[in-house]
Amino acid sequence: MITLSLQKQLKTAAGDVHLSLEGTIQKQEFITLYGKSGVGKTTTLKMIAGLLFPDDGKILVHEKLWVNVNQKINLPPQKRKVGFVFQDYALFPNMTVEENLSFAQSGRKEKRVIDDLIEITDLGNLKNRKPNSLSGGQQQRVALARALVQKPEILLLDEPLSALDHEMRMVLQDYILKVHREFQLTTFLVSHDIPEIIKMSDRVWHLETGKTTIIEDPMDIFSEHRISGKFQFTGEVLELLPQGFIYIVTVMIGNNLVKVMADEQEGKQLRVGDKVMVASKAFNPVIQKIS
Ligand SMILES: Nc1ncnc2c1ncn2[C@@H]1O[C@H](COP(=O)(O)OP(=O)(O)OP(=O)(O)O)[C@@H](O)[C@H]1O
Repeated sequence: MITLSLQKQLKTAAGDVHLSLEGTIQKQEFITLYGKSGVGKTTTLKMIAGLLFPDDGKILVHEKLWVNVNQKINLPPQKRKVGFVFQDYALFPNMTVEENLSFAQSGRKEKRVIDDLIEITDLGNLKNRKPNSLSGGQQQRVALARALVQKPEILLLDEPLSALDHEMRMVLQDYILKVHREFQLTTFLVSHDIPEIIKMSDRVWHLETGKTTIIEDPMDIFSEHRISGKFQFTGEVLELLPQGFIYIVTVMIGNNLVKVMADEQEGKQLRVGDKVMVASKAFNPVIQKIS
């Protein structure tokens, strides 16, 4: 279990902003930090990684105190079992993929760890290539593998997918979920992308100036985007496409094909040919089987 209680005064262009964060995270949870630009998402990750010290508060990780401002406890970054992936891949251009991973291993080099990571992130065919000859998605896979070289318990992902196109993004999301589960990580992701948040997260931390709301069900992140003007149509399910934890449901409404996102539970109850009602408040479509 991880307990965070963090206070930090942020110096922003618009003046001082108080960042206040309280919460308890279970081991192996996937948490997304969501909120407006400048609210302090990156700053929060940096405080967890030990790259920034809070003004007040504590970080307790599996009963070990990493930070206690009152007691002047501040575990150095290299002693925190944390892996970090940023938006820019920050790979060494003069080293091959394999050398980039090996370089990140401090102390005794364990080739098996590198080989396992290359395998799990499907980098076998690319291991002798230099980063500049790889696509953005491939480079980000290397950055992900590199973040795991030191066998972290916590993975911090600061908008790692925002430079990638939609298709590549979906592929990388699956790699992240794969390593999250396989290495039993507790993961913090910064993301602005609502479908991504719903697909990836167990819980969402919505950071707002002066407070943080913990959203238990990532589907609820839609509620603040609802606008009035509800509509309802009936139609027939033509296709059900599982995408991680959600389903993309193609529905024929009149002569139009409409794609609607359903959560895993809703998706599992639907079959091709089912008559359904699609109701929506604009950004929050709801799909219901008509019996
Ligand atoms: N060490 C620091 N001390 C005080 N303020 C800081 C410090 N580092 C960054 N800030 C300020 O805190 C604010 C929040 O920055 P941060 O990068 O955490 O926001 P963010 O929520 O990640 O934004 P974005 O979504 O745009 O990346 C910025 O205005 C930044 O200038």
